[in-house]
Amino acid sequence: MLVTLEGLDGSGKTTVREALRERYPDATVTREPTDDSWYGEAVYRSIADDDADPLAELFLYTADHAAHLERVIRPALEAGDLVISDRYSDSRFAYQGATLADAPAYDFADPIEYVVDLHRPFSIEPDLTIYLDLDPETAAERAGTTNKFERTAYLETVRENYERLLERDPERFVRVDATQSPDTVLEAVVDALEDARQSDR
Ligand SMILES: Nc1ncnc2c1ncn2[C@@H]1O[C@H](COP(=O)(O)OP(=O)(O)O)[C@@H](O)[C@H]1O
Ligand SMILES: Cc1cn([C@H]2C[C@H](O)[C@@H](COP(=O)(O)OP(=O)(O)O)O2)c(=O)[nH]c1=O
Repeated sequence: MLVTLEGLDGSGKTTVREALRERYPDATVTREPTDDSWYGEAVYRSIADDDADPLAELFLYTADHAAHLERVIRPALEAGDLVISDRYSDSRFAYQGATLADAPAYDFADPIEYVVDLHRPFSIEPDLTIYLDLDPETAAERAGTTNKFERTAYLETVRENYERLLERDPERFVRVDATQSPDTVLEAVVDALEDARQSDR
């Protein structure tokens, strides 16, 4: 079973991921961007470049995803593992959906649909996606961003995009209020995961 964690930067994904790693020691716990491949390194180089081309950046993230699927996710699913990924395709739909909408050089009628279509032929849909829902201001504060104002405005758009994704796929998503204490957030995440496991059996 494939479970993904999504949400804005600072929404608590790393905290939840590390707690789940302890709770499910046999699970394959992974993340995107990957932190153990040159594809992931290429993504981080692009993130560090303020002038990175948004379309090129989409393809870097997507290349990292393709390699991640083949190298980590597919083999673990085939072995029957519970796979938990901190960020996955929805991050591209929401974040690159936002950067491409704001890129004057490009003329995408609907950037989210474009990114969704790009994934369709090769990606694997998660069985469950947990969305850690947090307002952009708190998220930017928690993430300790340097340019908070700019970041908050961008995260507003990313959040709207996540809302669209939840609307189009209500069965797959479970929303968790990420303003709650870390323990309460974790409890809600584990409940959602256990429910999904029950119906997977
Ligand atoms: N439920 C929570 N309430 C308050 N602070 C939190 C909560 N979850 C995480 N944090 C803190 O917020 C910051 C960002 O959390 P983190 O798990 O790294 O988020 P992400 O991986 O989504 O960026 C960290 O300092 C973390 O300790
Ligand atoms: C996986 C992915 C991440 N990102 C962005 C979200 C983050 O701003 C940045 C790095 O991700 P990450 O290291 O997960 O950041 P955080 O732990 O703060 O949430 O990359 C995308 O824009 N698209 C993607 O497909």
